Amino acid sequence: MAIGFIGAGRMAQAMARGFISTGVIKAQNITASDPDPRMLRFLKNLGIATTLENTEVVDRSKMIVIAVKPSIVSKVLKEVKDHVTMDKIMVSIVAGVPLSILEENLPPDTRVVRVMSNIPVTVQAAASVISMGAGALPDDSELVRELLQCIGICEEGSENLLDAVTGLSGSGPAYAFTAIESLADGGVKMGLPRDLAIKLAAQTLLGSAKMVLESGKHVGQLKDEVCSPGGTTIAAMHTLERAGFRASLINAVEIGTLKAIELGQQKKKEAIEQQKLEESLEELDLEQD
Ligand SMILES: NC(=O)C1=CN([C@@H]2O[C@H](COP(=O)(O)OP(=O)(O)OC[C@H]3O[C@@H](n4cnc5c(N)ncnc54)[C@H](O)[C@@H]3O)[C@@H](O)[C@H]2O)C=CC1
Ligand SMILES: O=C(O)[C@@H]1CCC=N1
Repeated sequence: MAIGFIGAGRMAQAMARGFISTGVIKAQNITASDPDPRMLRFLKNLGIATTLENTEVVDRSKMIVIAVKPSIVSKVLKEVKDHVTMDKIMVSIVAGVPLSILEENLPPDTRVVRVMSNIPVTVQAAASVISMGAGALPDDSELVRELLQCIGICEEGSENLLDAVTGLSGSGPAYAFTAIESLADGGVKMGLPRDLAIKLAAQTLLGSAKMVLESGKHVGQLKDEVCSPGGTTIAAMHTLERAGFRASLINAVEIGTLKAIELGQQKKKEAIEQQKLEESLEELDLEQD
């Protein structure tokens, strides 16, 4: 299947590389566009067709991934709208931008899928959740899920979950990287060489995450099994609890979610203002006629 990326930044590069390295899509079946030729260079080196024209991506692809920043998504969709036909699936990975806004900027009944994924697509370990637009066909859900499952896990859910997904797993890698860096800092403070400390911290998060996903045990039980009575871990856990470790993470997910909601509301406000502007221009035209 021919896939296209509009916007060739970090997420598009990571997804394209994931599709190619898992063999699910061949490089010659991928096209990517970006106004910045430097962003296209990486994809070109993978054997992907690149262009400065977003419309060319739509023309050449059956599934088009919109991978631009939220601020320009409406402008980009308007630009390609006339090239979007019923045989194409438009997949947005843009944070915060609701299906309603994506659909308003595309022809009626366009097959639209909204996705929230995360940067571990780079290593085929993404956490993605998809939500189907009104015009999407039942097979589209299966197709997009199958594709995303090649580069990590993928669940389907209703759209009202996606902002919380953004606050948790979309932004979550940044929290995890900071946790790894901080654990390593602790190791360095206590005398470990930096490279060993980073390796141990990263492997500790990886191994713990694997146990949560594979053991079937409750996370609280897994934590309890590390805490020996009167031991080192429970002493360290007490310090974390006193410092508000859990509350900090809960707050981070809450704030990330609220920011995604704010982005969506901003987009809806902009769409209403744009519609009002177009209506007043039409009235003005009629008066002049
Ligand atoms: N970075 C992340 O961890 C995640 C990002 N996302 C979402 O993915 C989307 C892309 O994010 P990143 O890849 O991080 O951003 P990025 O800034 O790395 O990539 C965006 C690309 O769009 C290009 N661009 C700008 N104007 C354009 C236009 N008119 N037409 C086509 N391309 C244009 C830019 O040159 C840039 O290469 C965003 O909407 C973000 O919310 C979602 C989940 C995780
Ligand atoms: O920070 C952001 O807005 C994007 C969405 C999720 C991760 N990065």
